[in-house]
Amino acid sequence: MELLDMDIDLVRLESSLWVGKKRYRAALTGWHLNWTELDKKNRDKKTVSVPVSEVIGVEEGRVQVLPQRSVAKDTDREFTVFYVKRSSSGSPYGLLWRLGRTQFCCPSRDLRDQWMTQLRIALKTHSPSRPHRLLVFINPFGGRKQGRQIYHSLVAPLFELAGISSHVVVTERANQARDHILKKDLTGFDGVVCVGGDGIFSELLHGVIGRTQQEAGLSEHDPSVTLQSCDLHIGIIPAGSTDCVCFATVGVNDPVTSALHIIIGDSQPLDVCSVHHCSSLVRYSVSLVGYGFYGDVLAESERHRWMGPIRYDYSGAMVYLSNRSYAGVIQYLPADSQLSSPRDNTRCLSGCSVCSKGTERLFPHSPGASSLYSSHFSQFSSDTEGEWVSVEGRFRAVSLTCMSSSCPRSPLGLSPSAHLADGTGDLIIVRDTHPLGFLTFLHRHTSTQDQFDLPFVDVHRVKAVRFSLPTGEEEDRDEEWERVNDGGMTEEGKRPSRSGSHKHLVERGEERGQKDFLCGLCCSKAPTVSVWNCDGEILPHTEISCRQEEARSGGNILANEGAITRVNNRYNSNIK
Ligand SMILES: Nc1ncnc2c1ncn2[C@@H]1O[C@H](COP(=O)(O)OP(=O)(O)OP(=O)(O)O)[C@@H](O)[C@H]1O
Ligand SMILES: CCCCCCCCCCCCC/C=C/[C@@H](O)[C@H](CO)NC(C)=O
Ligand SMILES: [Ca+2]
Repeated sequence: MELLDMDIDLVRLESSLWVGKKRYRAALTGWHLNWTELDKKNRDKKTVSVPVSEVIGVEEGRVQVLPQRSVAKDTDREFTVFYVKRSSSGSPYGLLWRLGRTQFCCPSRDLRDQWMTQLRIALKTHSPSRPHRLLVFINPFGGRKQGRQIYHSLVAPLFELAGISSHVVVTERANQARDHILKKDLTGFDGVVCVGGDGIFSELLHGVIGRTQQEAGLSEHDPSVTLQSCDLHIGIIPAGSTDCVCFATVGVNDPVTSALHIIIGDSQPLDVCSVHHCSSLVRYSVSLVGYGFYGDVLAESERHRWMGPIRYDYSGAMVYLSNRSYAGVIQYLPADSQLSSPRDNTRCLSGCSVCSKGTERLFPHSPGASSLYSSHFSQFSSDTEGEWVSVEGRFRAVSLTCMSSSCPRSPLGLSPSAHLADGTGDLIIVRDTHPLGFLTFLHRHTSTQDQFDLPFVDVHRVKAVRFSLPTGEEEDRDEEWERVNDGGMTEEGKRPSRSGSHKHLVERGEERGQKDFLCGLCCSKAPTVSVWNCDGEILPHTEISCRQEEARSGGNILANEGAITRVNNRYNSNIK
């Protein structure tokens, strides 16, 4: 093994080059490009070393790409190398990546050509997982409505520099991106990218999973089916309001950082939770399935979408002041507590040992990345996996999160020690309590204080959860609600979860006995049911069952091309 490494690392090219007025000895080995400043006596000074896997592109002449492309007069002897540069001023939760650029001057044109050729060969050889062709969906209405501008000014120039060709679709309606992935020819695309928030990411997720099952002739609704793994990666350029999936995987919400991760082919498998109602699939979730507070905040915030991202803060305050709790019955299937716990104070990072162990346990005999899902149904229903636990009562909030769900509002997330790809989720039960207690719980999301260290809060690592209304309060008339809402994912032009005026929501609520909730903020009558927030979309049912579909570490589906070890190591070192 050592011999092989040495062999690969043999110097391919070494020469004396100039950077500005300083002389350097530059060397290209198999894995690295190094340049060392030389003093007047030819002694080594400072060395810069860039892994070939992090070189973004090489151009002839003195070139600049961001903020605008410009080429200085080419002297025939110059070339520019672009690479990933970690910014020292990044956020405490992850490093910002910037486009590094060094302009080299060679003694001759021949040598310049040799450098260009060798660097391009090295890039091809050592970056097999880089995408070449991407399908990009821009939601022009996400977040502060900057999606188009963000893509064209910050991302497209980087893709072009890296030799990635992209086909861009600016969406004109909700679910267009999902339908495009489900129905159109995707031959030749190495990945799909969304420019927007968690909602458009969710469209891509549903498109990619749905398409793969269609092609395999499998029904997503059939609970006995083992879902097929997908070949397409999903990249996220954050331009939404919460951008929780991006933040939880990369550590920062920054379009340039994400574009660079996408270019170099980073990928992070994610756990996916499927939500069912009466044995039919309603939606998939990767971050939050939340009832009570988080459902109410989402429903309220949809009425104030015009406010932009601040709508969540406003609605959060309004819902908090309405002081609600809801009756329900929660059942959950605990995960193996020997492997990990939501209170073990660990942080899941790329290469996480808990996620790797989970993979070995779930897929003991299969080395490749051929199948993402295990036989989820047998896990879900098996008696040998453990006993279902039941909790009945009144709750402020019931939240199931597959990942930490960290975001700028809550930098450590709803469950700071949750894992990205371990096949489990964390169930957070906040029982009814006095307003000050609940405020303390909410406030702790914004700090490093432990939000689970409160007497009315329980957290469990789980594989499946069911929620029902207490006897006598079961939901009814779901068929009609489904007819209106297309079972959660809406048809063209119909967007009940995002577009509803209050009147609109109340009318829908009346159809399913949710009137109490939907007019709860402006009417005096206390609501009896909340709604479920599923990754930022309102679910059309109250009684649901959720189960983890186990993502496989090293698999290549459902991957935000994001988190990598170094970003995450930095993140780690900042956590007590
Ligand atoms: N052209 C469009 N017109 C209307 N809605 C759209 C369009 N394109 C996408 N959508 C929908 O808009 C919703 C919100 O988009 P997105 O998630 O990108 O932004 P956001 O809600 O501001 O951010 P976040 O989800 O991170 O809070 C998504 O559910 C998506 O399906
Ligand atoms: C009284 C003020 C209340 C302040 C509440 C602070 C707590 C913030 C916690 C935010 C967690 C967000 C979890 C992410 C969920 C996403 O899936 C979803 C879609 O983007 N976003 C939301 C806001 O539902
Ligand atoms: Ca998980």
